[in-house]
Amino acid sequence: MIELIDVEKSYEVDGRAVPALKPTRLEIANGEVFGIVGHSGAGKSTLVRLINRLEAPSGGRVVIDGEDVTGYGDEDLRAFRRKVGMIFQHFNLLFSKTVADNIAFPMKLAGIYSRAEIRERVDELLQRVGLTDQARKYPAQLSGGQKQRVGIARALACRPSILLCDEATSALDPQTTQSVLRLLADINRELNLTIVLITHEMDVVRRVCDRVAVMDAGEVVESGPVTDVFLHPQHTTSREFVFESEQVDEDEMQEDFARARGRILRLTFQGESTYEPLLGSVARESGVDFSILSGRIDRIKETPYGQLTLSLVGGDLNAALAALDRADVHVEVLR
Ligand SMILES: Nc1ncnc2c1ncn2[C@@H]1O[C@H](COP(=O)(O)OP(=O)(O)OP(=O)(O)O)[C@@H](O)[C@H]1O
Repeated sequence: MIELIDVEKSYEVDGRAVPALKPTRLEIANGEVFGIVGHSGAGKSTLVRLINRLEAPSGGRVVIDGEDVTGYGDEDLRAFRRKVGMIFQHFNLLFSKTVADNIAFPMKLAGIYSRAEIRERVDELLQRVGLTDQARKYPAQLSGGQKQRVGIARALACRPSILLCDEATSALDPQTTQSVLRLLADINRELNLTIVLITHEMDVVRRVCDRVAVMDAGEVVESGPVTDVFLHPQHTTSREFVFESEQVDEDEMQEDFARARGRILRLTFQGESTYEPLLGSVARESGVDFSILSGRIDRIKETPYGQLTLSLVGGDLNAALAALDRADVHVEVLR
């Protein structure tokens, strides 16, 4: 488990301590995919660099699997960092080395692996990320998605238990993003690797993360299971990220509401209820007429969900609400 206990960080700028991360408490369980979402400058990279101790905290403690790594000296840090792999937005590959040599690099640097061990591990990783055919190529000869696959293989070389991803898909097109996220999800499942993923896109969080922390101005303003934060965001910043990812224009939405008659409800379905033909029977039984103002069906990781905004007129509204409640539909009355 990763525990950040009242961890804070200030950077010294022109002789002054400028806070980048306010005291933060966070626990990330082994084997989960944890997203950290926030705008530029929110403190995401700082938080993640504190986990692998690329930065030393100004206060608080970083505890990994029960061990306090805050005060580690150089030698302990070197051993510890082998347990924490990292991938980056711009891949950070060595351009003068082949794909295979890039992957082998951290193992050679560690100085504790035999040549045969390195060769075997590199072959295994090339296969894992689907790049066996590209082993002798140089990074400049690869696509962005392939470069990130090399980055992932290199990060896994020393068999880490934690993988940190700093905007790992931000430089990739949507299709490549999807395939890299799928690879990360497979690796998480197969290796039970803990993944901490920084992003400024809620959509990335929705696809792969189990839990998420939303950051704003150096602090975590909301955190919890993605199903909660994504479907029922509480903080303004979280709401902005969700609206942005769903391409909802708040002004247009308010205009639609102004035109609609009656009560306005937002219904959220999760899991199998997403596919139930519920609305027709509720309308029939309660005599309520409804029109759909907006709606979508999608997935949060593997969980299907649906969200519908309806305006309702006539009939017995309370009976309709009771029927929706019985069917485990989450109802918010927006007007
Ligand atoms: N080495 C540093 N020296 C001084 N200030 C820094 C340093 N690194 C980060 N900061 C400042 O700390 C704050 C948080 O930066 P950080 O890089 O953690 O944010 P971020 O959310 O990761 O942003 P981005 O998405 O742009 O990388 C910013 O105001 C940034 O300017």
